[in-house]
Amino acid sequence: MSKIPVMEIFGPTIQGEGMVVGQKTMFVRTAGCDYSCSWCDSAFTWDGSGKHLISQLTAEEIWAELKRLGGNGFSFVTISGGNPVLLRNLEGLVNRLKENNIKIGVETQGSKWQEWLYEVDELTISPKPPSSGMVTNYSMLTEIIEKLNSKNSNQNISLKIVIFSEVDYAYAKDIHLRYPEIPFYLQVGNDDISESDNEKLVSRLLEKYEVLVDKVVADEELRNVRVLPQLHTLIWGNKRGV
Ligand SMILES: C[S@@+](CC[C@H](N)C(=O)[O-])C[C@H]1O[C@@H](n2cnc3c(N)ncnc32)[C@H](O)[C@@H]1O
Ligand SMILES: Nc1nc2[nH]cc(C(=O)O)c2c(=O)[nH]1
Ligand code: SF4
Ligand SMILES: [Mg+2]
Repeated sequence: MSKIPVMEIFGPTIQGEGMVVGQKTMFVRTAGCDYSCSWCDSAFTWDGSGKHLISQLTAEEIWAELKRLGGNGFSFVTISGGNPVLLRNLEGLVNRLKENNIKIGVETQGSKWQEWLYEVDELTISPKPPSSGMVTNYSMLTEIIEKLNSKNSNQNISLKIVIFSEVDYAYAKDIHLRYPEIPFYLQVGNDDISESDNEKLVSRLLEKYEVLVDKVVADEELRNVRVLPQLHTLIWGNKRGV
């Protein structure tokens, strides 16, 4: 059976970000990314620093590890990375989860397509703003959204933009105006990803959250939008595997 490069499997925890924030979930974090965002909070998945942590696992082995960690206490699995959508063979894991009545969430930046995306229950697409140093491939992003929209299914999709600057805010607005029908989330950027003093980190992030909320509530062009912090960071700081 084909192998999937896995960085970490953890949970149960809560989904700390975006459209299903607060949802009890397990996480599978795959290794490897086609991007290298300047502020990536999971750079160990692609910058070589976590190389020794990568396991090549079959879908069956991932399912066994999820059951070992979570027992019968979960019904939702979130697949993140890195970019999990680099991996065609994640289809095997997706099918295994579906067979077991597990709902599936996926986090991706919208730079790649795989057929198994049709099977994801809650898909968060997070295009990257200018501060990341990455350049958005709008034709790919549009293709992904159009493909998913054209299949009528019970799937939910959303767009989530992380904000670090004014330029990012303008980018986010442009994305929302391009795809006005897609539920839209703004997320506070964490630019202190190596801070270990949680009190300091949390008070800074809450300040940034307030600034972003103030901006959005005063903005007539952003109406049907949601503004969120990374809830897991407010609870656990920059800790990994939570
Ligand atoms: C680590 S990424 C992995 C999935 C995929 N590569 C992506 O970027 O969507 C998971 C989520 O964390 C967000 N993220 C990464 N670094 C962040 C940071 N420093 N502050 C806030 N959100 C961040 C990303 O935008 C994405 O929505
Ligand atoms: N609790 C928790 N929620 C998350 N939402 C997105 C995450 C990610 O790194 O993709 C993440 C994560 O790492 N932990
Ligand atoms: S796309 Fe996601 S995982 Fe890849 S570098 Fe950017 S934030 Fe990190
Ligand atoms: Mg994260």
